[in-house]
Amino acid sequence: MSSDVVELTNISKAYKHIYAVDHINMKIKKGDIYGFIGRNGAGKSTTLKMICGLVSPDSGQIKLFGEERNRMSARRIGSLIETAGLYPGMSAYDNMDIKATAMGLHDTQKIHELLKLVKLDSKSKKPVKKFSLGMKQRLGIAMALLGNPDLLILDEPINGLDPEGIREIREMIQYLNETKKMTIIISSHILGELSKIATRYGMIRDGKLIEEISKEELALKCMDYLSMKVDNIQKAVTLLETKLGMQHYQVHEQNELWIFDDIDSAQVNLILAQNDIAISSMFYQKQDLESYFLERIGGNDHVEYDKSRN
Ligand SMILES: Nc1ncnc2c1ncn2[C@@H]1O[C@H](COP(=O)(O)OP(=O)(O)OP(=O)(O)O)[C@@H](O)[C@H]1O
Repeated sequence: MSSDVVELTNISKAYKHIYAVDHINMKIKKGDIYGFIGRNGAGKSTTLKMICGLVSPDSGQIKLFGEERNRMSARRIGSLIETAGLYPGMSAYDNMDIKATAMGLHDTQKIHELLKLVKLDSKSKKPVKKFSLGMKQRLGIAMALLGNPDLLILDEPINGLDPEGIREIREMIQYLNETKKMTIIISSHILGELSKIATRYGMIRDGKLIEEISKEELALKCMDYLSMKVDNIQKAVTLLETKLGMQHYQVHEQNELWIFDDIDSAQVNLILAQNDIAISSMFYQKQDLESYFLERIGGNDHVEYDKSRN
């Protein structure tokens, strides 16, 4: 059976002949925390709404849990997209109770458990209109969790939150993923925060999915390394292994060697020259997460990246 929780094939949606989502193919695997990254207006919400069934695609195919999207598979999704649709005059518990009743659930214990999970007091009579933004977001997440979803979709859940509020949401996402084995899609333009929790990323720009990449692949791409081109790659590798203890490296086409070990380039130069190996180029390659993302999603307007949090 497929391990894909979501599979989008050639999905498109246009408004007034302009593509909000332009023929995208996307796969989200069981257990992923899928960081969906793009600038404002890139098409994140529209894509997520199509997965949830809130917007119908113009074309393409949506598979959920290995089968064509249907009422049963859609019920396995919990989502918080845009606002949570809260009743401002009512308490957290009453808001949960109304949604639970609408879903045909009659489990007061579950409501207490979920409110505890999101660190809200289920006995409090405080109306939601007096909640902070972080409290409202946490309540929205608790409501999304009411049906015990296998897939949780959160659209910009940390937008506008302070660092403490962001940390609480992050810890909750990690708990649900690790303990409850929930697959989670989280869209954001706050790159540094996403990079702390995402296990895979999808980058969207002008409605097109530019790239999907795993955390491990990204880490490799963003590693610093010494790149060089030599005329005898086999001999160079043997020498650098034996003389300088080189262990972490990759050999690429056209006699190109990438060294990830912390090795002094002057030493490399000396040893290769002493052994008659010609070096045609040598430089340090450095690409940080921020530039990697920004190169793909475009520009840096509306995209936050706080390096101190990395
Ligand atoms: N109901 C709609 N009617 C008309 N245009 C729409 C509608 N929904 C989205 N769009 C347009 O589609 C494009 C993608 O919007 P979408 O909300 O999916 O982007 P986004 O990446 O989620 O950005 P944001 O973070 O600003 O919500 C935008 O140009 C937007 O104006």
